[in-house]
Amino acid sequence: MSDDLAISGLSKRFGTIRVLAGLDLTAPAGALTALIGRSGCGKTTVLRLVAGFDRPDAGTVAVGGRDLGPLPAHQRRIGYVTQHGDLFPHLTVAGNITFGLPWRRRDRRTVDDLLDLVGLDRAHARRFPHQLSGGEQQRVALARALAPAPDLVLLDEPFSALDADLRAETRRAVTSALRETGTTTVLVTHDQAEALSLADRVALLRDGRVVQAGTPHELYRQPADRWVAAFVGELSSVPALLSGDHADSLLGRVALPRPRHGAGTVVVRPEQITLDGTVGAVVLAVDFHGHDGLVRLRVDPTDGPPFEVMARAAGHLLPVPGERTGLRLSGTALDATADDSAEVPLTGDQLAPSIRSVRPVRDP
Ligand SMILES: Nc1ncnc2c1ncn2[C@@H]1O[C@H](COP(=O)(O)OP(=O)(O)OP(=O)(O)O)[C@@H](O)[C@H]1O
Repeated sequence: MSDDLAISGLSKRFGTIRVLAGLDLTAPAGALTALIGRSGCGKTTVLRLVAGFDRPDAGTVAVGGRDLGPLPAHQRRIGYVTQHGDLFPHLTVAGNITFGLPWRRRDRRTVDDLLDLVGLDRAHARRFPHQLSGGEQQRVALARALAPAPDLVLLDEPFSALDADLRAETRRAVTSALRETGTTTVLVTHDQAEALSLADRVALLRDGRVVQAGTPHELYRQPADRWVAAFVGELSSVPALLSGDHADSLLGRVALPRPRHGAGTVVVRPEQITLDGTVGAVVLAVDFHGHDGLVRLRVDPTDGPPFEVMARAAGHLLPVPGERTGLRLSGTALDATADDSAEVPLTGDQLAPSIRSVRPVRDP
């Protein structure tokens, strides 16, 4: 089992651009932490500062309590895998894997063990990088990174250059090798779904800092704010009457994460809106993903303005644009906002007329 990574107050400017502004992040020992954020927010910069390829303007990086600041990159005991693997083209797989090892460890057994670990046939040892698929090259790159038993592995978008088939298979092989060795890992990815499905913890960068770090479930279901909520998934806002621990929306009742009162809106995920309800809506567009799909719908309440929502449905049950369907909302809202956001409970006449009676539109 390797050690934890602790980053504290990390700051970095490139000319006039301030990329990191006192970033704090802990990556627990033996776990896979995904670093996500908008393009250009500084994810790769964090990895490069941790690896020692660049110097921070301020802040500290420690692994297992050991301050890496004074150490050059080659003494940090960190493995780094890039988007394209960057294998040495003139060396065989065996040569690549054992490149950074002392001579006494550059043997057949070491190579075989590492190929086994990343799920590659031992016969690949004699091949050159151009004789491997992109996914195989990434596995060799990981084997090379793991060969010296580093304290920490940094993965910078290692799957993004692979096509869908190879990506799934390579992800499985790479994460299983990392788990088997118990290596502390930080994965940079621009793919939120990849982060949520692979990582033990996810850290989201914004404005040079970590805006939220937690389990994938925490980021998805208990986002720190509306921006985080929208970054890790789709959202829908539904008009509702907020009544303490629950809200009666036009599509049905939901629980509230924090007590709220008054007329307002609840914010929910698309999978909380199912197409098996009684509230009439018109399908505007369908985004087909194979196994499931996102459906954009318009609801026309009898006593309020129309509004749009997103629902998720199984791929084989998707409606077509123009179709009428019935909606139902359930579960717990991510968030709720009262129109008058003062936290004074509102009752009766104080409520907006459009919501005073929460009357869903039913199809005849
Ligand atoms: N060596 C450099 N010199 C000048 N600017 C740089 C340098 N390296 C990075 N930057 C800038 O710093 C910002 C952050 O870059 P970085 O590559 O860390 O972002 P990122 O989140 O990894 O982006 P992406 O998701 O697009 O790969 C960008 O605006 C980039 O142009």
